[in-house]
Amino acid sequence: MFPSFSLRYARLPERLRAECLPTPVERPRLVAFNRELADELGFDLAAFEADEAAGALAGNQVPKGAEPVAMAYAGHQFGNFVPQLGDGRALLLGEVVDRHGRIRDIQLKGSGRTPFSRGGDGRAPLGPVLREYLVSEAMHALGIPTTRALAAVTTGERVFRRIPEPGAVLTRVASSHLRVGTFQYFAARGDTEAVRLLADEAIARHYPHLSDRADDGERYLALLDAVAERQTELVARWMGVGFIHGVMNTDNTAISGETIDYGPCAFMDTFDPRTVYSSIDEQGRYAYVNQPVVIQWNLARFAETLVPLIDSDGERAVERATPIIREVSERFEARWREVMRAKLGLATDEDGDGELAQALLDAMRAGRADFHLAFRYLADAVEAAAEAPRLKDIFESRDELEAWLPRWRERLAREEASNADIVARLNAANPAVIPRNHRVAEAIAAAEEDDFEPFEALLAVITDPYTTPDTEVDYTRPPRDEERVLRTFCGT
Ligand SMILES: Nc1ncnc2c1ncn2[C@@H]1O[C@H](COP(=O)(O)OP(=O)(O)OP(=O)(O)O)[C@@H](O)[C@H]1O
Ligand SMILES: [Mg+2]
Repeated sequence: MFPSFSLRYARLPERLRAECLPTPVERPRLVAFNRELADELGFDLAAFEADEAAGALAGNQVPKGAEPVAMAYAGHQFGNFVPQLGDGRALLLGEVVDRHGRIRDIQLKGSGRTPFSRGGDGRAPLGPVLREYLVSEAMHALGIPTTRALAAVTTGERVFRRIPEPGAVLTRVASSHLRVGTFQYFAARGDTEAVRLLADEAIARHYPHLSDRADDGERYLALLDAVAERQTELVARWMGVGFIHGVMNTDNTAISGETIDYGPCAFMDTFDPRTVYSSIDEQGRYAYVNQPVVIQWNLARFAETLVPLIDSDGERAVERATPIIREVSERFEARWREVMRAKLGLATDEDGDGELAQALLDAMRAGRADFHLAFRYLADAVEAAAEAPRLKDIFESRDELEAWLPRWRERLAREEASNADIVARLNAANPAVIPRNHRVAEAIAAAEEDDFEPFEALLAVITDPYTTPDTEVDYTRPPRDEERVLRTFCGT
């Protein structure tokens, strides 16, 4: 059933990883399987058999040709350096070449202890597995780079967190699992040769256009620049959909520029830039508004690992890398303005657009408006005479919105586009439905009682995010006060 594995990472020197077999589980049952993705990866779906797939995706049988490894990595967690993390509950089965010729990692998450497990049990509860499944697939449907979810299997075993919970294994697909933390692990040990191997692997897999730069220093500097570009764009796009990652540690920052590790993440409901969901982030380090600064900080940590590759003279290397890190804030601003222009229905570029977008966000904050509905319902207010009651109703106080609308319409007038075109642009840029935290929590609660119907129904609507769902359940509405999920438990 599985496509053939290429074992690139498993063939790298032993110190980059640990060979390790998954720990079998009692009663594997396939509860979600992404057929479309499986097909893209080259799975033989004609030979698909649910029980066999459940066994393989729970780790009870290692698929033919796979050589599972746990990857070594370190990381800054909430600003503190931890020299040894590594896949403590994940195993890379190997890489496959998909139908488009792209190399993709296939990894089990929650498949048992590894040499990097430290005190952990190597397992994952069903709730976090389903949250990662839903949110990563929604992210993909929104067109934002992300790891994907291929399958979820329940294990028939309990895992113990605050309370006993049903266990599960997620099969995750990534264009690679290289993280800033992977580089940090070897840099911290003074192992420049390993950092070079990783940098070469990152270039080969994610930035092949850089491989023909003859000068080593230039090439690794260009790698830093390319990662900075993708990560900056990624964060700008998160901001555009109101996404809060929740644990932007350097070990959760992917070199590919994909979103990775959906722990206590969520899409914001009421707009407040200080929003944070993680139960352990008491200082709000990873709040919505801090994400651009955090990514700059994480990229600076990445740059530090590359110093010996950039120039044998350390000071000169730092001098060469510093402008790239400094530029992250400007780059972010430029990407953010692009994202926001699209959300406002603007195809042309004017100097005041960033400020116009910020003024709407300020109005949303003052009016305690729902982030998603505020943008989605802008389409009602394009016409000068429009009453737009749906839009206005979601603002608790409207003065700032009322002042903003004429400014926006004036700007729209300079677009030289028909109102119908503007409305079409707005509806293509502002999703009708995202996986709201209370719906995710509801789907998880039902699944824990063995009812996967809410999970499936939610998955169906969030993977078609720009279409207003025609369902009995209203997936677009914000949570009622009693449904609001204020914090997501971070002890996955
Ligand atoms: N239950 C567990 N058993 C063993 N190790 C764990 C467990 N939970 C987390 N870890 C390890 O703790 C570190 C930080 O965890 P974090 O929550 O960022 O990652 P994760 O969600 O497990 O995985 P990923 O980043 O691959 O999505 C990682 O090295 C991770 O492997
Ligand atoms: Mg992680």
